[in-house]
Amino acid sequence: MRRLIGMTPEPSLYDSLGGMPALRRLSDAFYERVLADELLAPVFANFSPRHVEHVAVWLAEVFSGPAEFTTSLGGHQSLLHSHLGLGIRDEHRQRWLELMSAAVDDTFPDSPDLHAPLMSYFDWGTAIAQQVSQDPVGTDLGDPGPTPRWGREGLQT
Ligand code: HEM
Repeated sequence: MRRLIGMTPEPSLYDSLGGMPALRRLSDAFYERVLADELLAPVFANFSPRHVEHVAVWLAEVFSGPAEFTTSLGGHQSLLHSHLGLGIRDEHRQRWLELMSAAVDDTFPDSPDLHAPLMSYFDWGTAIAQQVSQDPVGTDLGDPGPTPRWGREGLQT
């Protein structure tokens, strides 16, 4: 449910963060750390620079910006398929979250109030990525439904 300030709906996380340029900065800051990390770098052995942009586009949609990941990049099902076969372990997920938390702090130093809603999304999303990653490449995941939307109060229906 949307909380109202007076008569004005609270802006989306996408708008509060600063839109695509800000999400690109976050994605950049995060992957710079990932590729320098001895635990995670091998998991991202097939990393391509497009990955940085695709993650920014995905996050934009999740945080109620443009739905471009759905219209141009294969949507929710494609996102899940990208994680098949990766065999993500607890320690990978934990490190992923640590590096993202540092990237969020660096990218949004003036918005400490946004740290908790962002990290609660990443906590939720990494658990799904880890679960899916145990299935082999090519697994039929069925229809996962639309791209999830995340706001200050968590998962939105
Ligand atoms: C909220 C959590 C996550 C989000 C939003 C996310 C987002 C994405 C996206 C959008 C892609 C597709 C990139 C493309 O099309 O080029 C992707 C691929 C991938 N993700 Fe994630 N991911 C999450 C969690 C994780 C975790 C926990 C790991 C491992 C520790 C991981 C490892 C990977 C790898 C290895 C790929 C393929 C990279 C490549 O070959 O370029 N992801 N992820």
